[in-house]
This record gives sequence, structure tokens and C-alpha cells, in this order.
Amino acid sequence: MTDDLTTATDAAIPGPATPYQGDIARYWDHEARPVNLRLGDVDGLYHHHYGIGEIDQAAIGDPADSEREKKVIAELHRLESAQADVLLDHLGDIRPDSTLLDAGCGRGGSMVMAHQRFGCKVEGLTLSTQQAEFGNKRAAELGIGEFVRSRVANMLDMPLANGSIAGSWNNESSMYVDLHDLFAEHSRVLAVGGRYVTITGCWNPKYGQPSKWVSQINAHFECNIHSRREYLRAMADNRLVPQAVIDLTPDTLPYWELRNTTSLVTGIEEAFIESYKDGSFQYVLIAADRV
Ligand SMILES: C[S@@+](CC[C@H](N)C(=O)[O-])C[C@H]1O[C@@H](n2cnc3c(N)ncnc32)[C@H](O)[C@@H]1O
Ligand SMILES: CC(C)=CCC/C(C)=C/COP(=O)(O)OP(=O)(O)O
Ligand SMILES: [Mg+2]
Repeated sequence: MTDDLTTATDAAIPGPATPYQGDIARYWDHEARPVNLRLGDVDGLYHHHYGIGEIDQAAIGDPADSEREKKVIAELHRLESAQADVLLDHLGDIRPDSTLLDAGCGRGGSMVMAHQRFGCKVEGLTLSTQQAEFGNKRAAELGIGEFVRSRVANMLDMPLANGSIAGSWNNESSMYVDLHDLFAEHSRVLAVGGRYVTITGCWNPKYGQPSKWVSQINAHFECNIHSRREYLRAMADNRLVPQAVIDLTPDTLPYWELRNTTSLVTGIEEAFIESYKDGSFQYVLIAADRV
């Protein structure tokens, strides 16, 4: 760590702001699903988000291939990293002297990718001590600990100065918080002209109300999926003006259908596949300018 990062706001962690946040901290402290760890082991980028893009059929081999499972794991991981690449594509012009923020950073895979792409500092916030330690250990192993730092902190009360961040994102982490509170805080820490990006699952107002599949996903992850309408309304109320809204649902279905054929299934695959197909749930990217 450089002086810059170690002297930044490093106040003692006060403990969870709410009982719910305590539940979520415990959830991620104890998470060790093979579908996440074995994919991360492919190249050392550990993600807790899903994948997008076409399956490379040649790369996975045929079902009789003795190496099939290993190849499918590598392919699922490639699609998850491709998802993070698309998020980073929407951050705009990020210079090496910029600072980025990953709100709800998980084990830090996207942060490493962001530093490797832009050469800048990346600050990550997670409720989980285990995740922050994991991310910092990985960054140290890669020799980029002075640029990439994870901290245990609440993204609704970020330990970051007003206007100090050039670009920020939530990659599948906004379903754990109130969106008005979240976007007020991004808006505070982002510089005017900065960019906010989220990739998220949201329920589709065209369907009417959250479907049974959406309720199942909420129960599975102890989260509260918002609607597309809520995202856009909360952004508009907090000086975040959408520059792109992209429906990634067709791009994520191949990932889920491939994942559903592996031994790494967790039991939530059907809910994602069925809700994406019946139109009740969408996988979207929203990029917004801080004005
Ligand atoms: C599904 S994981 C996504 C991780 C990461 N964005 C990725 O793409 O790999 C959700 C993350 O949100 C974090 N999270 C949830 N509520 C939070 C809060 N109030 N403040 C900070 N992090 C939070 C969890 O600790 C966890 O790291
Ligand atoms: C799109 C939605 C609704 C996401 C909810 C948040 C979440 C748990 C994301 C994936 O985490 P993970 O990678 O730990 O999950 P899994 O073990 O299923 O791969
Ligand atoms: Mg996963």
C-alpha cells in the first residue's frame, strides 16, 4: 500500500449499520460456492457476477470429451470476465491519475481488471471482512496493492470525499440497498462529469409485479430486486442522467443455459432462465453521467 491509500479515511469499522447489513456481511463471509471459486481459479480473477456473450462451442469440446467440465468452467469464466469488460467499456475516459470506485466489490475481480485497463487506483467497498481480505491479498500477490484496495464499508455511507471519484459502479450489488440512498451517495463522491455504471438484474414493469421467479431469486440471495423503473427514477432524482440503457438479457441466457449443464449448479439456474424467458426479469446495463 502507498501512503496515499493508507492515509485515506481508514476509520475504525463501526459494525453493520442495520441488522440486515449484518445478515449480508455474514452471508458473504461464509460464501464459498465452487461455481465461484473454481471459475476464479482459472486465472485468479474472482467474480460474483454472471456472464454474457456467445458460447465458443469449439472451446468447450463435445460432451464425451474427458476434459469437458474443465473447459466449460473456463468458458463460463471467460463470459463473466467479458461482462466486467462491457461494464468497464462504459466508464468513459479514465486516466491513470483518476480514482475509480467499485461499490459492493465482492472478491475484487472487476477492480483488478479496471486497474489493468486504466492504470489507475480502484477503491472497493464490501460489507464482508472475508471478501475485503481476499481482494487485498490477491492485489498484493499481483503486485498492485498500492492501486487496488478493498475496505469493509457501507456503500450508503462511503469513506470517500465529495467529488473524489472519476467513475463508479455497482456490478450486481445494488439489489441489497435502497436505490435513492445509493445514488445519492454515488452522486456525492463522483466528480461532476463523472460516470456511473451498473449491471443489474431488475424486474420488468411491463410484466406487472415481481414474478414468482424474481421472488425465488430474492429469497435465494437474501436480496431485494428493484424494478427498471425504480432505477431510472432514483437516478433522475440524484443528478445521474442515463447515457445508455442496454438490455443484456439475450446476451446472458447462453451463460445460464451452459451453467445449467454442469456439476456446479446451485439450484437457482431455473429461476434465472425462466424469468428471463417469460420477460418478468431483465439483465441490464445502465450508464449515467453525473451532472
Ligand atoms: C453479488 S456480490 C457482487 C460482487 C462484485 N460486484 C462482483 O461483480 O464480483 C454483492 C456484493 O455487494 C456487497 N454489498 C451489499 N450491500 C452492501 C453495502 N450496503 N455496502 C457495501 N457492500 C455491499 C456485498 O458485500 C457483496 O460484496
Ligand atoms: C442478477 C442478480 C439478481 C444478482 C443477485 C446478486 C448476486 C448474488 C450475484 C451473483 O453472485 P454469485 O456469483 O456469488 O452467485 P452464484 O453463486 O449464483 O454464481
Ligand atoms: Mg457466480
